[in-house]
Amino acid sequence: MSQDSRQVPWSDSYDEWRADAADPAFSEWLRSGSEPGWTAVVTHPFAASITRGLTPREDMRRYLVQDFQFVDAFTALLGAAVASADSFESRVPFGRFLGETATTEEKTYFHRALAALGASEADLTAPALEPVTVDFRALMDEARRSLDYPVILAVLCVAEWSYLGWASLAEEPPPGDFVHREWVELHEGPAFRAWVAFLRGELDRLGPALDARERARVLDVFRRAVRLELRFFDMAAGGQASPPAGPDVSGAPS
Ligand SMILES: Cc1ncc(CN)c(N)n1
Repeated sequence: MSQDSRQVPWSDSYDEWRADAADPAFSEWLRSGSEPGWTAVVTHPFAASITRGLTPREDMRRYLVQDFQFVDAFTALLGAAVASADSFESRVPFGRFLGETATTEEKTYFHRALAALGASEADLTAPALEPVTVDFRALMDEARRSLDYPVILAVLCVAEWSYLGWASLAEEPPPGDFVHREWVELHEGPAFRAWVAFLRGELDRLGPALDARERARVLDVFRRAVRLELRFFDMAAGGQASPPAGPDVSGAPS
């Protein structure tokens, strides 16, 4: 995937930006307005180590224990997307993906992977939350409570599109250990690509009709989610923060 498919300078006016952009999609405006943080997420060394099957067991366990708590709030957010989408056709993919997340990721992968990594029952049910997990859950809860469909889409789109970004950089052969291999497979392949295309398509459909204030709100949420993805991988890698990702993704509400 090209990380920068347009050459024109980014502008905080979507209308100004799209007039010259090679890809004028609203989702591309959000993504490119979240650089350099976006690229730092999809090329993060922790994600790369998963694709190569090289993540130390302890790091993978810490990551998945925290991510299981992420997935809980994420699943609730999918429910809010079902509730807030503006048509039946749009609700259905959320319902389908919600079912898959609840039955595939939650029921099988996390339980098998965490058992293989020696996690305890308490790690699954009541772990101590890392600060970034608390903050990410808070953003998802804020979006869920807003029942503002474009805002909900912004958070879901960052989570899924950025994961497709790093997973699609995986090279052959796949990791031998299922803990690494299946985590890559869950975020790659035709079905996951179609899901990300749907999320982007919804933002692309709705974004142009939003007024400037609403677009700025969606952009702010998108950037905050990118910043949290970066912090999440930093946490997983043992707390080593990535170099500052620039003013675009400071995490501060703008
Ligand atoms: C932190 C995080 N971001 C995104 C994903 C992809 N569902 C995830 N599992 N965890």
